[in-house]
Amino acid sequence: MSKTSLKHKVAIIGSGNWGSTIGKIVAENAKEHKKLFETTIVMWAFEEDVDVPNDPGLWEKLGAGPVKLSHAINTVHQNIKYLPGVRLPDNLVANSNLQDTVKDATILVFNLPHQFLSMTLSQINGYHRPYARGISCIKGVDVADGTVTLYSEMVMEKLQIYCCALSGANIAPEVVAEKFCETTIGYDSPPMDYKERDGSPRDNRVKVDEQRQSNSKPTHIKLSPIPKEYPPVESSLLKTLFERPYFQVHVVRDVAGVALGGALKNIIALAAGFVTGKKWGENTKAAIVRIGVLEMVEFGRTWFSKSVDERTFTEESAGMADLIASCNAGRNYRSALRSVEKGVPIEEIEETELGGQKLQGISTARAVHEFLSKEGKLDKFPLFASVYEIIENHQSVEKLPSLLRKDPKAQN
Ligand SMILES: NC(=O)c1ccc[n+]([C@@H]2O[C@H](COP(=O)([O-])OP(=O)(O)OC[C@H]3O[C@@H](n4cnc5c(N)ncnc54)[C@H](O)[C@@H]3O)[C@@H](O)[C@H]2O)c1
Ligand SMILES: O=P(O)(O)OC[C@H](O)CO
Repeated sequence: MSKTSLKHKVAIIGSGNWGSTIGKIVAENAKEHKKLFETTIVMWAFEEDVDVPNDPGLWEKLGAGPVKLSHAINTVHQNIKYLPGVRLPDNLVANSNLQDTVKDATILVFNLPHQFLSMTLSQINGYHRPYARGISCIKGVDVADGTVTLYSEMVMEKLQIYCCALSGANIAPEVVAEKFCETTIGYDSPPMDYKERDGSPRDNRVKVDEQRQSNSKPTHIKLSPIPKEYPPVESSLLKTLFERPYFQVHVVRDVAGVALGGALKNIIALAAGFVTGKKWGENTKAAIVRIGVLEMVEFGRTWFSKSVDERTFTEESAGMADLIASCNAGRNYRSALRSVEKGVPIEEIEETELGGQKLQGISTARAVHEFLSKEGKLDKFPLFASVYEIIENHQSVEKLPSLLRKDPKAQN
């Protein structure tokens, strides 16, 4: 391997519950792999005034009144709003200036609630390095003009950089407590950066929509090669950046499967929360999980058949394992359960009980419903359709079993 003289500078875009957890992981690895990565990891924090928890140690350093989130992170090395009680590494530095955070970065880790990505990318565009590479840890899908877009694709389209995906059974508080778990990286960049950089012609275009069945979107982006002074960005480098003894990384080529698994399981987790809230027991929840995984597979098979590997849904952490974790302990599950117990809309639980954290299942259920409706395929996805009907208050949770029965006559 040729010698490289520059190190990658990694920036984390987002500093919520998962953003801060991934920031910790990446900062730990940057410290251990000094030849590959700059030690300081900058994490963009959407600036807000946050209350200081009732803790004499924190009050001594921050005062008792509200403080800026980025100031708190950099002063006490703790995200006191989104990941309270966890000591973050000293080399993880919060920056409230988005353009400043990305300007020198060669690897951009996107980790914020999906509803904020599009706006955030618009603010980044033009300030990032054209040869930067992205990885999306975001769970959700976007639907606009009748087309479903993965967030890794949205990054590619808006910033004209390659972007892969990371997803798995990764409930942040458990990961940050360093309990053993696994994750999946979907990475399929063409081997362009280092193989043919001696000037010989090569096709370094990536087809944004090559993962889909139909070509309804603009097709190509032209990737800028990473200067040869940097270590090559390839799957082994990404594994080094994210793998910890407590966080095992498996890399596959199926970006769409990884991204879809993370998005669609949030709809299924809402249904699992509804049935637990009703105290219908484990058999019912198992039925929800079984039907849910089949709908995930069908979704991938129908609209992303050129790249989805169905084994991602059944064998990878980004598939079945994430579904199990999310349907037992995720925020979507817990909030749906609470909404049934309290008899209030799930948004009210999000607003009052999540301390500013955001649910991804509600907007994903709406986006997927819009897409299925436009495709005329709602009948093929009864679970996804039913969750939408329940959160929109068109159906009650009591109706869920009848909505899922195969015999249409039994649905009244
Ligand atoms: N938390 C988990 O256990 C977990 C695990 C795996 C994956 N994920 C996924 O990671 C992604 C990020 O989730 P999270 O848990 O870090 O977020 P979160 O639920 O903690 O949401 C809070 C974040 O939203 C940001 N925010 C609020 N308003 C904003 C605005 N107007 N613009 C930009 N940012 C704004 C806050 O600054 C904060 O960083 C999601 O897609 C989620 O599904 C979460
Ligand atoms: O808390 P949730 O429901 O957003 O799920 C968290 C993670 O995605 C679980 O892997």
